[in-house]
Amino acid sequence: MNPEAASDATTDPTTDPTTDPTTDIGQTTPEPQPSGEGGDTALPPYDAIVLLSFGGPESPEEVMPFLRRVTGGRGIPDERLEEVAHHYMEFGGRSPINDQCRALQSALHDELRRRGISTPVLWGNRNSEPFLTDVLREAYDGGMRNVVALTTSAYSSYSSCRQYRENIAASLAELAEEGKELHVDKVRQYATHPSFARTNIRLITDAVRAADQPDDSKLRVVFVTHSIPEAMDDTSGPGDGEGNLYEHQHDELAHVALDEIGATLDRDLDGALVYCSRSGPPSQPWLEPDINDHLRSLAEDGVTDVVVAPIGFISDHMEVKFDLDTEAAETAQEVGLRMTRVPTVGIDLEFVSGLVDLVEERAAQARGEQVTMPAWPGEAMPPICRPGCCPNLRTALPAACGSD
Ligand SMILES: CC1=C(CCC(=O)O)c2cc3nc(cc4[nH]c(cc5[nH]c(cc1n2)c(C)c5CCC(=O)O)c(CCC(=O)O)c4C)C(CCC(=O)O)=C3C
Ligand SMILES: [Fe+2]
Repeated sequence: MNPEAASDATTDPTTDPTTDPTTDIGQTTPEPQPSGEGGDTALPPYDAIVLLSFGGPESPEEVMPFLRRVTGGRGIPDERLEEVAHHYMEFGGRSPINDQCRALQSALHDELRRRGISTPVLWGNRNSEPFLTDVLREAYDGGMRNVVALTTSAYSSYSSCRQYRENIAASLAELAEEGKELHVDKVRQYATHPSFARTNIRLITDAVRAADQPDDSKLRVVFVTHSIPEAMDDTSGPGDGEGNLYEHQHDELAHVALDEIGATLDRDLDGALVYCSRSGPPSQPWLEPDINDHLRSLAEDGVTDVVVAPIGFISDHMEVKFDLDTEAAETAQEVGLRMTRVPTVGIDLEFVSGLVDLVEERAAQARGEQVTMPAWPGEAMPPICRPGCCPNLRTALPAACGSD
């Protein structure tokens, strides 16, 4: 059987009873498995899992080369680059993102071993060492031929999905020129996987409780994510839909989060989805409102407490440390708002366990097995991206892990 054709045969998530979202909220500790430590089961057909991330500088000398690599040919104004370089310099030239990837790599390793699976977890980046190409070359030299990639971006858009698929295709092409042929599959985008929603909702619920503002009209939940150009959002999604999937996935998560938190705490909470980290020329429209503008208008409306939930990010990297914990926190203080920042899902056990479920799901699909794809809120994203989804609006480049 052709495993690629079979792996598209998945259960319709809209009619599948296993997508029922209403159970298990707050369950954080996975059931202990009899297999315990060690692990002697493989994860066929895969020889390795590669955690694929954005990358970041680890010293002041690495900051400018990193930024040039990120923005190469993308029309980001020099002033914006200088400004972002300053953000990194304020943190000693070291982004926290690589350490967070090391921690996630290790947490994934632990969860796999707990399930008795011995498959190694590698880690490679798009914009800094360890570069994906080098990691895949090392994997090949170590005898590995079939790898599954798991990215650190949950949502659907060019920047958070297809661009990684282009990176994989470029690495595979480079290695093929060296005579090293590998196959790479990718775990589906997981913004709509229940473990991602449930972990976020539990963390936000805890933060609302801790904010200790019993007056519903004085507290707001501020959901925040990375802004992207409107044109990128307009074209985000599988290509057969209406676009705007990036914004829509965030909106849906924000809505179910408000409902669930309200039900858990018996409150009637209000909130909004806002954006941070805009770049690009001012003439180009990006998703709005900016979090800082939003905080100012909340203060004018008599709100006293904000719970800032960074649902767009999976770890406390620079966008969170600078744009939220530094800049937005300053704005909040300036306008007299008490601000609580919710932790990102990071290496929370429930989240990590969900990622390993997704890796196991992808392996089963690659073996041609029928699997259900749990999804909440919304629909499961396809494990093999469809032609033209989340397009590159600049240059058409080859992308791996798709049917195009
Ligand atoms: C959707 C999205 C995510 C996904 C959310 C996620 O995966 O978490 C993400 C993640 C990240 N973005 C990051 C850093 C940067 N992003 C930039 C620029 C841009 N991001 C964009 C979008 C996204 N970016 C876009 C449309 C641009 C414009 C230029 C372009 O089209 O490429 C620039 C250039 C300077 C600037 O203009 O800011 C930098 C330095 C880091 C590393 C942080 C660290 O070092 O800790 C991470 C994880
Ligand atoms: Fe970014």
